[in-house]
Amino acid sequence: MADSMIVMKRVQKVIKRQAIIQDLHLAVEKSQVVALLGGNGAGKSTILRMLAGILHPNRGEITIGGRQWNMNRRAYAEQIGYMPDDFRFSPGLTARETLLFWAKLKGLSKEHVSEALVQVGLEHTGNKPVSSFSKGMRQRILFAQALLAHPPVVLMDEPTNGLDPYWMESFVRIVRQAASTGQTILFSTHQLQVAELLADRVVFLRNGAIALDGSAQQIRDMLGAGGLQDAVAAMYGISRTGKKESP
Ligand SMILES: Nc1ncnc2c1ncn2[C@@H]1O[C@H](COP(=O)(O)OP(=O)(O)OP(=O)(O)O)[C@@H](O)[C@H]1O
Repeated sequence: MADSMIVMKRVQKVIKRQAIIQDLHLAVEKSQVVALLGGNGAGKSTILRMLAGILHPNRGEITIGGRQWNMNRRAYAEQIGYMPDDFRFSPGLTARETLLFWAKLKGLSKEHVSEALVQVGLEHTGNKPVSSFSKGMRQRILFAQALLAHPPVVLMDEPTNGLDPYWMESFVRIVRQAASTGQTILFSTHQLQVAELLADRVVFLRNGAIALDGSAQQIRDMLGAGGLQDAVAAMYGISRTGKKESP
């Protein structure tokens, strides 16, 4: 655990007097691709926001690449690319201008922006205002932004929301490529097939605590089910028809 890329130890987060995250321990190794799963309100975004340094735990310790946010915020933040689940874009800016703004904040050149636009297939639409973009196209700008500086750790909150099947496939390819070059990836999703396809490891949250943790195969073996979908249904006591089974 000491050498893990991401370490959360005994982390607790209280919001409006409610313990949203409770005594959480999570360690993610370098180059691992980890999917965070769990129902609405399970705490996925809260965990990602704490790791990104946007929220701070009430208790416990968070370390990324051996660094802590409160010791050196800049050094901590430089290791992270963060894709939020929702973002209010500046309506007047084009996709390229939006990325140039982020690139400037990160001390990167225009070439990085051009590369990123190609990577997410927006090279021909980069000069159009973001306000004219679909949900999926906006997601691709946010994805490009998270990858801009080739950060060691990439945190993504529901990154595949709104992606069409072609871009879903490209997303999987880009993330795999990032992991193969040593980047560590943690993302939340409600799409079990994306987790199954992409993640080395799947972490299920329930009420702000880890309910299940393992590879998709380990989870299938453990719950004796055919696919992750069945395994989750078994964990939550839901029948294949989607109805809750009697206890
Ligand atoms: N600013 C806030 N004020 C009050 N409650 C909050 C706030 N932020 C988060 N919460 C609560 O914390 C819990 C966890 O929220 P979080 O957004 O982390 O869940 P999630 O797993 O990402 O959910 P979803 O799948 O719906 O996006 C929820 O009960 C939510 O209502």
